[in-house]
Amino acid sequence: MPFSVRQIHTTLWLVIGCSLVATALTIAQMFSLSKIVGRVFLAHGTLPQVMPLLFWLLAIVVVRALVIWGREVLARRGAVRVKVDLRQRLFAHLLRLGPAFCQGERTGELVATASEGIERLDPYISRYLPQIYLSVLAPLLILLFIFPLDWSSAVLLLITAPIIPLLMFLIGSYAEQHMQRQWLALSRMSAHFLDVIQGLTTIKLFGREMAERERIARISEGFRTKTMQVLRIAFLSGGVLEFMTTAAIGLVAVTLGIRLLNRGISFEDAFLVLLLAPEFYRPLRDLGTHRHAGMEGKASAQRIAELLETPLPVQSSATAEQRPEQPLTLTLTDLSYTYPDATASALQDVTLMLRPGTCTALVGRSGAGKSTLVNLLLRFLGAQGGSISVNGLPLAALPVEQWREYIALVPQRPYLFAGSVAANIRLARPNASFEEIERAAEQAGALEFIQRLPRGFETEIGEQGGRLSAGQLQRLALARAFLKDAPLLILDEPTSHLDPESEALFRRSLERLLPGRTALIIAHRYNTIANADQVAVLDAGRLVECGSPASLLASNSTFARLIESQREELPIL
Ligand SMILES: Nc1ncnc2c1ncn2[C@@H]1O[C@H](COP(=O)(O)OP(=O)(O)OP(=O)(O)O)[C@@H](O)[C@H]1O
Repeated sequence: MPFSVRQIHTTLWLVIGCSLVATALTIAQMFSLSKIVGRVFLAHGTLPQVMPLLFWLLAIVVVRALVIWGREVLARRGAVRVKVDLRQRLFAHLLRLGPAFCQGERTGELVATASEGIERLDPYISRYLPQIYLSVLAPLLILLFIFPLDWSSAVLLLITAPIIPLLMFLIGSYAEQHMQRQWLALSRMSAHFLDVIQGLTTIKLFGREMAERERIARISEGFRTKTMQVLRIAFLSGGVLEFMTTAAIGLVAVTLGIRLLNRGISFEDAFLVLLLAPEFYRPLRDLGTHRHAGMEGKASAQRIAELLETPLPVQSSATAEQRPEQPLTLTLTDLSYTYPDATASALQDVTLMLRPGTCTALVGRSGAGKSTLVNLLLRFLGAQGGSISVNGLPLAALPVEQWREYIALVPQRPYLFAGSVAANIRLARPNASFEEIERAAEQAGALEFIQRLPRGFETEIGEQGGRLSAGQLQRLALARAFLKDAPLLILDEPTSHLDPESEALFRRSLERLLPGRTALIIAHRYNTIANADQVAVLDAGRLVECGSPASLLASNSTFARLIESQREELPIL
């Protein structure tokens, strides 16, 4: 496993250490007990005679209880620490993988892995892993004690012991496949629930409730069947294990009884061996008990490791010797990108220049490659062919985080997190003062509506800004861009969901933001395109035209035909 290895090792060895001390104390406890029973029943000892032994026994019981308590505390603390660390690493890695990866995955499956999957590691780390070692070390310790006492019983224990792990291995390898399937079914079910919740409006509008209910029932039934299969195997292995250990202890007891009758062993020794026999098998039995939870944890650990090992699209290890000065000139040369598993290139040999103080409109039909180009600029994807340079410096040489400081992004649907309006704007610059946030809101034309909210800037807004209109959301996104004051501005058709009035308001604010910056706007509407300095037209991943809106419209260009087809579809344009 590539994660938290040091913490897992520390927890593991502490728990193993405590458990071995507890085993040694168990031996001492059984030893005292056999002595007391021998003295009372065979030597007819009185209470004062056995009193010191009784005190010893009491002391051992108390110390053993304390050691076991300490072991539990250490195990739980260790597991919690690993879980917290792992959750942070997973979250950080998903952040580095970026939206291009997360959108490709099913969000529900990722959520299930990051929550339930990590929780399942708790019994795996705190119980199952130490138990693997203990199932060998603890019986060996007991055996070392029994050997000088009664070697024939020790040999008997030694011969019967391997049968239990052998059986467990045989049942376990069969169970493991079922566990993997059960985990997959659970992840699918979570992913489906999330899909349904996110698409509730669509489902209701198309009257698909019944069909969805049946689908969920089908998926849940699949999960139930797989869980029952796993439980059946777990019960079967538990039963077999119980039977085998009872039979083995019975065998030791019978041989001891026969030898006791033949005076081949003293009562105290025979009694002590009999007391220790269940303790000898206990670690192996415990391994069987924890195996179910352990395998569940192993299945999740494999998925978590897979996610953590997913290579980053853009390595951020680059160290820049020079930082580009503002303003920025971006040069895209023969830029190409093909998605994994895709047959055609999403972008091919795109050469384009974005100059400071100008606005470039990126135009093209759906699937032409606009978002891919933006993702390459944002470095959520790494170019496979060609290059991007900033003021002559190769973009790849700049650390990703440093490069993103140069960019302000206004997406089509800005994401607002649960929190206050001020906190949502401050996201663009965490150390901004309240006055700066207020000024950014004013520049973005958002101040008026924010002041009308019940608690102004302190008003809590729901996830995705549920309580705000599309126009208000866009103005908050613009306020973030004003606050960030970045030299490169990327907008993804910011006015596509706005009514004409909100669009006009947004456009006026945007005009205040553009001067002096290098801007790229993914544009569908003619109104947005008409104000751009240059239009870059993409078609099936290739840059087919580039020029001013007026010159492209005047010629018989793809752009002119695109705009014409829009006019037919949308008479408003
Ligand atoms: N994660 C992905 N995996 C595989 N193929 C993808 C992925 N994302 C996009 N594509 C494909 O790459 C091509 C370009 O997609 P892209 O999203 O860049 O187009 P677009 O012009 O932004 O489209 P739209 O205007 O609909 O957003 C399309 O053929 C699309 O199907």
